[in-house]
Amino acid sequence: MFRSTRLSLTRQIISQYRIPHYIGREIMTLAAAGQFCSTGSMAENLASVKSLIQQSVEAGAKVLFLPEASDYIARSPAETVALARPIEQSEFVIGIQEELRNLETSLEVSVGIHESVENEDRCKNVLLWINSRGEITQRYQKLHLFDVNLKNGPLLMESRSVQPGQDVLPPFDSPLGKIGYAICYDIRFPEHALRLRTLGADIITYPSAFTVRTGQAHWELLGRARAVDTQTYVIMAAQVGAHDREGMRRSWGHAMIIDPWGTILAQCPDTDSLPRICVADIDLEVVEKVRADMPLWQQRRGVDVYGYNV
Ligand SMILES: O=C(O)CNC(=O)[C@H](CS)NC(=O)CCC(=O)C(=O)O
Repeated sequence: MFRSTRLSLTRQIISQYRIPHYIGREIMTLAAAGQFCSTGSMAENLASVKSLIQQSVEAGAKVLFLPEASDYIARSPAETVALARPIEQSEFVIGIQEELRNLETSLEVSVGIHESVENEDRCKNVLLWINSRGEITQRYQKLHLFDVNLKNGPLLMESRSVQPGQDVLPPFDSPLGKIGYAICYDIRFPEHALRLRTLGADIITYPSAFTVRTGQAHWELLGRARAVDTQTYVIMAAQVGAHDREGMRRSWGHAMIIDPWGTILAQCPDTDSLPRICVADIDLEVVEKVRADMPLWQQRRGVDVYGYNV
């Protein structure tokens, strides 16, 4: 197990070295994007996440990015709300916090979960940052909700179980660089990504549970487009496979890490639903170089043309 993780990591690193700007870089700062299949059981999902934490430590990653709704994926809006807990009482979150505290090396985790609200009939879809001491230091609430009804499916009405957020979370420091937070369907709203870049993001992350139908058509396209629009790294952790025994709900997978030029640096296969990571080096000199060569933020038009600045 350990050996094969190492081998595939070596292969990924070699393929990065074919890209000219990586040549000569010796100290790497690895990010891991996680992929697994959440079920309705928080205990099961915590076990999957512990495996991803272990894999990230073995790979030497500084940060592990986990998907949207890592705590559970339920079968109905009612069940989604019923399973939600206040963050401090979530066994799932507490389990991750304990795991990080007990590691010998330092790993930080970004994780998407549900959060209940007292006396409300809808929960929140949130993304947490948990540092290596197990402390929650950042929290973002999903702004755009997936209310979509496509002919031939899927039909999902996220706003039946979830309240939308109202604010952009300003990008924050991490061992990889400044991180901008967004969740899944937010990826379809480029103004959010542009705003995160204006506020200083080097990296934007989109933890997701993309549907198979829309993922096939748009997942890679949207990720690469946001990376190219914003000249940031884009890290997309992903749910994969069938979330219930009947296969009523399936996710697209293809967790990936994209560089600021739009190149896919690493990607998980969708051949099974096993907990997996893919890793890539986050090099802030690449961010600087791509922006210096093509200074989009000095060339942007704003309030004069569009009525607002991003
Ligand atoms: O339901 C939960 O518990 C977790 N949340 C999700 O899975 C959300 C809302 S249903 N999924 C998406 O946003 C998919 C977006 C997508 O597939 C697209 O933009 O094409």
